[in-house]
Amino acid sequence: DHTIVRVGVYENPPKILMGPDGLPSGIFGELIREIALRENWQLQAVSCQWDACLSALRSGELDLLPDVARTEAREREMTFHQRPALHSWSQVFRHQDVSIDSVLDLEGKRIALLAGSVQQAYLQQVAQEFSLQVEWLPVSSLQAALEQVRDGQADGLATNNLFGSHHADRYQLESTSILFQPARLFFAAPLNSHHDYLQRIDHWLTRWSDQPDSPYQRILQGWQTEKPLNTVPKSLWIFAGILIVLLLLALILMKYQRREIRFTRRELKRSDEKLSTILSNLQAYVYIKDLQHHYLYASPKVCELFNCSESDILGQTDEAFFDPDSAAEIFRLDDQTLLSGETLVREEVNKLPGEEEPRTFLSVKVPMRDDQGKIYALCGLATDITEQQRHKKEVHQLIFYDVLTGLPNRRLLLDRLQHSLVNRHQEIGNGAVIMIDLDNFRTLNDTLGHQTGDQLLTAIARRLSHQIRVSDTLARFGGDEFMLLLEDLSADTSVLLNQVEQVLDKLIAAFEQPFILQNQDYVTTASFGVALFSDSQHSAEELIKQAELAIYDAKKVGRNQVRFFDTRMQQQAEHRAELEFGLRRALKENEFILYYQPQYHSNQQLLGAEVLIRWQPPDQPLVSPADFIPVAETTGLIVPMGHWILRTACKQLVRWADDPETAHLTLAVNISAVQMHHHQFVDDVLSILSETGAPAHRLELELTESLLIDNIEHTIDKMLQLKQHGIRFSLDDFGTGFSSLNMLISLPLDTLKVDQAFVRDMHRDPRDLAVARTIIDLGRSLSLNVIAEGVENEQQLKSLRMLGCQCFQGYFYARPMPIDAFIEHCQLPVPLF
Ligand SMILES: Nc1nc2c(ncn2[C@@H]2O[C@@H]3COP(=O)(O)O[C@H]4[C@@H](O)[C@H](n5cnc6c(=O)[nH]c(N)nc65)O[C@@H]4COP(=O)(O)O[C@H]3[C@H]2O)c(=O)[nH]1
Repeated sequence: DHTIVRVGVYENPPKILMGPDGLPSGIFGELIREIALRENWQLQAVSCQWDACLSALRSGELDLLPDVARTEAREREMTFHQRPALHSWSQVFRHQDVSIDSVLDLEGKRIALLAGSVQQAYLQQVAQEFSLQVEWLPVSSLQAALEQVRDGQADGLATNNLFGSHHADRYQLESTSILFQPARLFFAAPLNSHHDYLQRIDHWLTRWSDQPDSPYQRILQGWQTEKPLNTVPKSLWIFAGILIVLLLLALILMKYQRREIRFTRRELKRSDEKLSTILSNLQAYVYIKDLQHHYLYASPKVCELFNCSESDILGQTDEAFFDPDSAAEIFRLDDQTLLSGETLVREEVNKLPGEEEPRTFLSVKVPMRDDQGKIYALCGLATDITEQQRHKKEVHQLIFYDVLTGLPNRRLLLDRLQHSLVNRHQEIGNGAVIMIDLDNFRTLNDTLGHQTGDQLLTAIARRLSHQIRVSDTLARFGGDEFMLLLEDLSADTSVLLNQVEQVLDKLIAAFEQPFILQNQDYVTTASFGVALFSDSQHSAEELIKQAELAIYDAKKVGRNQVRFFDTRMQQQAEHRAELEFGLRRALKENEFILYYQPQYHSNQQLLGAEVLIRWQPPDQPLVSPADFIPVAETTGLIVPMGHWILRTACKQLVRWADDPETAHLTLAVNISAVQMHHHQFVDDVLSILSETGAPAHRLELELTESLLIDNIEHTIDKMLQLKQHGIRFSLDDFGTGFSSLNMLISLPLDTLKVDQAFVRDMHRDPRDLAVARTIIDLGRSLSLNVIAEGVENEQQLKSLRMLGCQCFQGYFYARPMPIDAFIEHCQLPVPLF
């Protein structure tokens, strides 16, 4: 009648182990045996691993399990007695070759512990809180844990202090300061059962605990624990307390430091990422080189430029990547930076092997210094500005150069001229501008087309460029005008003139050889207007204007002329400018008047009149056309003015057409060369005719000989178009110019006019008489009407009549007069001849 008590035994010496007799041994084992003896229990030792022991207890397969720490969780699963059988704490033991001093040293360590033990739960939580990466090695028995440490598979183990100390020597273990979970150890029974066993255990423990020679004390001493272990020594609690506080403080500090480190690391990582994002997106090349010019760093852009990886670049010098000249230059500039210790900003032009064109880099080189200020490397930042440079060049070219000829344009020449004028100095520093204007260029353009015109301009630009010094500037000013700036000429006027003349000779000579246009020789000439710096204290614009005035003067005389500017020209120019201003106003304000000068036939018939324009500025005397027509022609104002004259004359013809008395009258209208050459001339005349409804056959257009010189074919074409509508043509001042008989014959004329210059002196100068006779004969033989103008006296009239001239105009009959006077004049009897 023994009570059989099944006791779970697992290997955890010295607390519990299986005795050689198959009964529990160790502190708990012997204790229960002493109690069993007194309570008449028959112990049945059930060997199990710790986990299995717990499960067996829970399921009731065991009645008692020794060495169980009492926790809240366990109290819900099993039942305990009241007085602790043993006090113990957990501790981490390390292999003697491994360094573990604090919890933080567990990072990266392999720690063996009993699977499902309180140590495992506690340490894993601590590791998690401190974000420690610990490799836990759960084992089924503490023996296995010891073996793992011994065999080097684990760095340490966590167990109770008794077990660890017990095996320390044999397994080369050292205790660490990681002490935790002081525990009170009990016998546990399945939940809510065996209260009687537990109560008896409490009974004996209470009895024996205070007796120095009680079985309990003997057992403890027997297992070589120097101090009784039924209570934790006070000093241990204090020590453990201090240790825990210190540990906590250390942990807090460590945790804080770890957070700091983590934060710093994160920040570093972030800024590293930022930097690499910046560097990979930066359009600049960033590099670092050591003092021997070896690459220490190359940004992704540099790798792209060299077409290789960073590892291929590091350690190399520029010789590996640039052509030899470029590499040498880079070396020189790098050296300069390293030696001077100063930041260097330069535009570098470097060539990469295999590339045709060099690249331009805006390069910044900065010496890098260590803490002592010693230069140890060079950091470079280079931006490829090749494209920008090209654009800049293109824009510069567009702004300052003529697209067609590639010569500098007006703006650049003015710029250089201004510069030159500012920088004039004593010995040399004088200069000249020579304006070059092609003769008859418009004719070429009209006849052979603009493309051919462009070819000629290009060829001339090329030829002239060969005649000048490098320091001179030849510019195209627009159209067919070129301007040559000569600088650094002599301050001595006569030497200066000599120098300019030499240049002029060369320029004129450049036009002597024909140009080849459309496979044909083409000879052209130019007029030259020269303005000297020495003549002028004025601005660049004024100097240019002087050259223009000079050329204007040259053109007036004819082609192929050279004129130097003088002050008389200036005055004329100012006068002309005033006139131009006045004429513009006159056009707007209707200040022009038409005068009519009668023309008669020798059969006493009034033929009509020549219309002559007058300008009546307000409160000023009438201005003669001789004064303002040339200005109107050069300014182009003659075109709108000509429209007004033609329209007024046509309206007059319409008025006369209704009256049989006047219906036969014709009106001769002067047409200037500028009008005639205007591309809209024919259309304009025809539209005025249709707009006014004037009878075209009563209108005679008077052309001058000079008008015919330029582009005769074109003129003839226009005349023929107008003649188709009945308009008649007369040639004024024939014989004064250069027109040949050939030309005269080819013109579709109706009337020849004997110029008043011949009429004036024909009775005094036999040469004038001869010319008058020739013109009259010519007219007759070509079946043209001939009219003599400027007839002032009877003597002239008689002579002209004798030569066969039948029509007359001149002061002898009537001066030009306003329309009212003319109408009155028409009523008068026709004078006798
Ligand atoms: N000494 C002298 N002179 C006489 C005599 N009979 C007429 N005259 C003048 O001789 C000029 C004849 O005109 P022109 O040769 O076509 O020369 C004209 C013509 O070339 C131009 N002109 C005049 N009116 C016009 C016009 O409406 N259109 C154009 N394009 N030119 C005009 O101005 C020039 C001068 O015109 P005006 O001063 O009106 O001068 C006129 C006229 O007044 C005379 O017996 N003795």
